[in-house]
Amino acid sequence: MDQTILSSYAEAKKLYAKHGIQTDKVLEKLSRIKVSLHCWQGDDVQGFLRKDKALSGGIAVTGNYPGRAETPEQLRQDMEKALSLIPGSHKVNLHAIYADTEEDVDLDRLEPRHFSNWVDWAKEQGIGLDFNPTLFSHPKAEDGFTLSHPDEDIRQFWIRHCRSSRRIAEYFGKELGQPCVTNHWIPDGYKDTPVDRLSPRIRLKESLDEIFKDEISEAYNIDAVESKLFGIGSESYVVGSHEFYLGYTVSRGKAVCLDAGHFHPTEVISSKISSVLMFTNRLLLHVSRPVRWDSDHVVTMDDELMEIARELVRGNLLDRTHIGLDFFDGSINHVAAWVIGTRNTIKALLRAMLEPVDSLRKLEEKRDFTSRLALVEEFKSYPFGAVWDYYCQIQGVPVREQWLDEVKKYEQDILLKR
Ligand SMILES: C[C@H](O)[C@H](O)[C@@H](O)C(=O)CO
Ligand SMILES: [Mn+2]
Repeated sequence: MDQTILSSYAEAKKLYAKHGIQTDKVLEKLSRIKVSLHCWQGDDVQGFLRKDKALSGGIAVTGNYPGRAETPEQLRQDMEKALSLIPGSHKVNLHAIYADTEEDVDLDRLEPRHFSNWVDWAKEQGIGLDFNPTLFSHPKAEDGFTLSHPDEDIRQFWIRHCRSSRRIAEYFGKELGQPCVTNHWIPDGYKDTPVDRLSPRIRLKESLDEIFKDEISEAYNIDAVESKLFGIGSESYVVGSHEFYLGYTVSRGKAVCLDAGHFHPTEVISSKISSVLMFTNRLLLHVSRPVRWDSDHVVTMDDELMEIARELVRGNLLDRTHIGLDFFDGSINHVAAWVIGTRNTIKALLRAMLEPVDSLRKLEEKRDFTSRLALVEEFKSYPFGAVWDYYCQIQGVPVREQWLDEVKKYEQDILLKR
């Protein structure tokens, strides 16, 4: 144990204790929070099935940083490296195109066995898996429509794919002893103003109802659906809008997925969390960072990340919220991107837990807005960094920027040799 870290922690502990915040208990609680690391940051959303197909669906990765994973083994190796630099025990989020198989299998024929290597690995790592059907980068998604397509054959293809995805998720849940969250993101939308907004939505609702008709226990699989305002090439209309999915999830008992980049530029998901969770049991977050648009930048310690964390902590909503990450930056080291985004997400939760929520709530109820503002602002410079360093130390991961040396070494030894 580093003595400087210990003594800084001891000082910080005293300061927080004056406000009734017990740092040891906070760290114990923090260690139980799982963040789901998205595999697609590791290879710029290429996947291993249909490597010939360019990324589609209105999302884009920019950058050509060397060393991205090309095989399932490499991707697992990179994720292991990232996980070894992040405190706590987390989950890995797979897309269907990351099937680990030599077979030439199309998406609608995927089965649990195509993911058995992932499950074996997850068992070795002691982590859970989440899942996503992939409704893009495929010839049957070429005109930008899938589950809401007017062509019945295309629609049925995607329905079969989503049904098989839920079976794969059930298998993950059973094998790993914790539920797999299956997120359905459907890119369907029009570049230009549609004549008929309603019909695709009716078809999407019918497709989803057909997909969810298979009963799967929530002990193994939890379904979520992700809304979006616009994408590249679907600027004027997206079938699965926020209103569409809010209505769908409330009426069907599913979870909404709120992606931080999927709303108007000044609209923030932090302000939606408390409303959504009043009418749904569970929530999935895609913690991301839009820069002017849904650009999927690596998550930084910005105001919105802090507000998301505060909402979850202050509302006691962590038990009902699944925290997933969703960014893909091809311009920096792929492993570092995971480490930066995940450490920031966990650190933001820690900062939120180190705020005097009860006192602040009382001040608000008493209408003492002056003290509320004063205390909130003063707490911004409380020594949360000393608590974070101590947490990293007791969790056995590098303290502060020491993790970067490990990533640089990994880059020299492994990534640049690919
Ligand atoms: C690859 C993911 O499924 C995708 O990022 C989706 O979650 C999304 O946010 C699309 O904009
Ligand atoms: Mn997303």
